[in-house]
Amino acid sequence: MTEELNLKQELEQLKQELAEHNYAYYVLDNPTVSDAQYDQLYRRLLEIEQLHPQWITDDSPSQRVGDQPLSHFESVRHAIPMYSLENAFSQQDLEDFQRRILDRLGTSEQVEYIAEPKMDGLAINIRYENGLLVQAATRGDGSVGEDVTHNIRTIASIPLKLLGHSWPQVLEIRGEVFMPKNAFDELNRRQTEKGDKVFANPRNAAAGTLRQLDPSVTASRKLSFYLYGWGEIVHDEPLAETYDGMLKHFLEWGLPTNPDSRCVLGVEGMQDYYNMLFEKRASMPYEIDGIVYKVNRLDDHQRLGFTAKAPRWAIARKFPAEEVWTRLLGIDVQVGRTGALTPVARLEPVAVGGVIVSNATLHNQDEIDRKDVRIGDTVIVRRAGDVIPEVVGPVLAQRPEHTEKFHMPKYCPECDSDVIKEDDKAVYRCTGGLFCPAQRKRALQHYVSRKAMDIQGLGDKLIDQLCDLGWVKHPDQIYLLQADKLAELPRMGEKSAAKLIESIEASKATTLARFIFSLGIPEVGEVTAKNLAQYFIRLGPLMSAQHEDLIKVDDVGDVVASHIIHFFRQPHNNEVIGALLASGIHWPDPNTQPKVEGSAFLGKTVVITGALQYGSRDEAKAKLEALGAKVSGSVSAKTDYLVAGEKAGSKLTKAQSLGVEVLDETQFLKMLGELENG
Ligand SMILES: NC(=O)c1ccc[n+]([C@@H]2O[C@H](COP(=O)([O-])OP(=O)(O)OC[C@H]3O[C@@H](n4cnc5c(N)ncnc54)[C@H](O)[C@@H]3O)[C@@H](O)[C@H]2O)c1
Ligand SMILES: [Zn+2]
Repeated sequence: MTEELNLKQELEQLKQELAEHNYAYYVLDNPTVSDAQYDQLYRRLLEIEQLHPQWITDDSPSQRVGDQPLSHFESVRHAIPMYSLENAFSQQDLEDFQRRILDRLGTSEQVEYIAEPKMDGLAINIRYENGLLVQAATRGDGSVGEDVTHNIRTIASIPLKLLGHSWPQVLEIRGEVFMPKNAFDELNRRQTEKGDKVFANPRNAAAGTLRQLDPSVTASRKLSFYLYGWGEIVHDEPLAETYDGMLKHFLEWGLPTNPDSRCVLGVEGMQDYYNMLFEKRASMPYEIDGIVYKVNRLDDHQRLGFTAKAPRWAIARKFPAEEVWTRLLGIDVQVGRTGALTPVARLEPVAVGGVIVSNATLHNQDEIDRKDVRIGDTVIVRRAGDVIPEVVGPVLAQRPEHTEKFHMPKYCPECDSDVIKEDDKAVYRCTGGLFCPAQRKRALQHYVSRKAMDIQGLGDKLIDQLCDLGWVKHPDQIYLLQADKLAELPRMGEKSAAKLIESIEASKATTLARFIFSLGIPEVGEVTAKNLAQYFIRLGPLMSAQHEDLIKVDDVGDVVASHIIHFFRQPHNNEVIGALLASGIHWPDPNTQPKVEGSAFLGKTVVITGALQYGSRDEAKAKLEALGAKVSGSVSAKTDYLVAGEKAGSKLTKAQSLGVEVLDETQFLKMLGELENG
């Protein structure tokens, strides 16, 4: 007995709760729970009412459609009530539906259905008298809706006058007004631009648009319409015997019917259509939340009739929700390979679009500010098709007290270095490039690359291995590697280990420009590194340079200067640099290089062409530049020397015709002082 009492209490509670949700959803266009939550409560209500039919009252949500419109529009009493639909969530629900139909019709023959996409918008009744559109009204509570004729007239696909001839004297058609996906994106883009509130989904946008007092606003927002039924029809004789046949008439009169409407046979046919449309869902130009199946024969409609709320000859098979609500438990900050910080929403796990989602990217601080999502909020999460899950926005009605706006951390969550915001972009970045674990692999790949420290034999795969083993965390640890340990690695013999150690050793002799470049300071490329080396001559002054010094350097603007300053301000970066120098990395010291003064190349313009035997052209170029030469790519009258390797072509011919002095490689090496004269 107490169990029954509890059940009765639960039912009363559900009725109350659902009534409140209906009001918020239908009247205010501002739901307080998600559809999935609503559907769950509603199913529980039906369950209890089925157990105790004597408890069903007229005011139960199971006996009513929508809600009383509260509005600035005139009320319209529908000539024939507008119903809702029964829902099916599984194949089993459809089998039950078919069984009930067969029982009622007293037959065991296959039933033919019309299957149609269930568009996600609002139901509208449009009345034509003698072929002219005279009135359009929303569904409202099913009996009384609101007059939205002025807005419906702005929808281009709805004829104001029917085409063809022999239309009924009175013809009411029913269908869905919806906002296509591209119109929705466009609308939200404009709303964002104007700083206005964005709409959570196309259904809300369609509802808000149709309830505009100013039809020019409605017209600017590109609503669409497909019909799926009819209301009052005054005509001498029946128009058709089937739903299908009715649609054909409507089409002839210029009314928009859904091109995806199909005839299917039995539960199997329903399932095939489901599979087909489910595949197609993401690529369709408008949102659908399921499929509606309707018995095709109209005399069967007569025999099956209606419940208090819905026809017995139709059912809506729902798709898994693409939009659900859940709690935002936290915002984690991830550091990417380039040091960029990305905020990621940590969510109470929730099923959306058929998968469980517990994380979703929030992109960046600007995005979080724009949406104003806060930790503790209930948020709307969307996952449409194969698109990655997205946090659409908060449900303000459910915001707890004392929430705070989110701010990016000041220090990197991985390495504690300073985080800077790049002025011109929405990007926040960790400045600990040499030390930060998140940036480790990329920093090492860059460090060893050909134009940086040029350590041959240390490829990406090997770097991955060394990092994963924890042998190398930052570049200075490359110089601690030992041949015998390396030799134990898979695909690495004693020989190649020894060779690797050799090239690591060899790379220690470098130039200041290469070293600066190898540090991987954001925005400091090869050319900027060279300019910095030429300007500062030594590393020390560069490391302590102020903004006003840095921007004197060619190619260095405010942004680059600020990256350089932040980089050298990080104690961790400096520790790594100290260790690198201690390991023996060196470059020619300008003070102990009298050669530069006396060099034949000082101040000369040199062009290099052809294949060199000893070292690459890049190396020759570096040597020349270290001696104060300018290395150019093309020969002109201003060229002082052409260094011609083997197979030199047009540049050699041109130099000869201009009388430019040509050096072969041996002569070149002698002038560099690398070969004994004579
Ligand atoms: N979140 C909330 O608080 C809240 C409150 C109330 C309702 N709801 C949602 O709304 C649903 C119930 O709303 P409803 O009564 O409008 O029913 P419904 O949306 O489940 O189905 C009926 C409606 O489907 C539409 N429809 C689209 N394509 C159709 C087609 N081809 N043929 C026939 N109809 C078609 C029509 O507008 C029709 O009125 C619930 O299941 C729930 O998801 C949510
Ligand atoms: Zn970091």
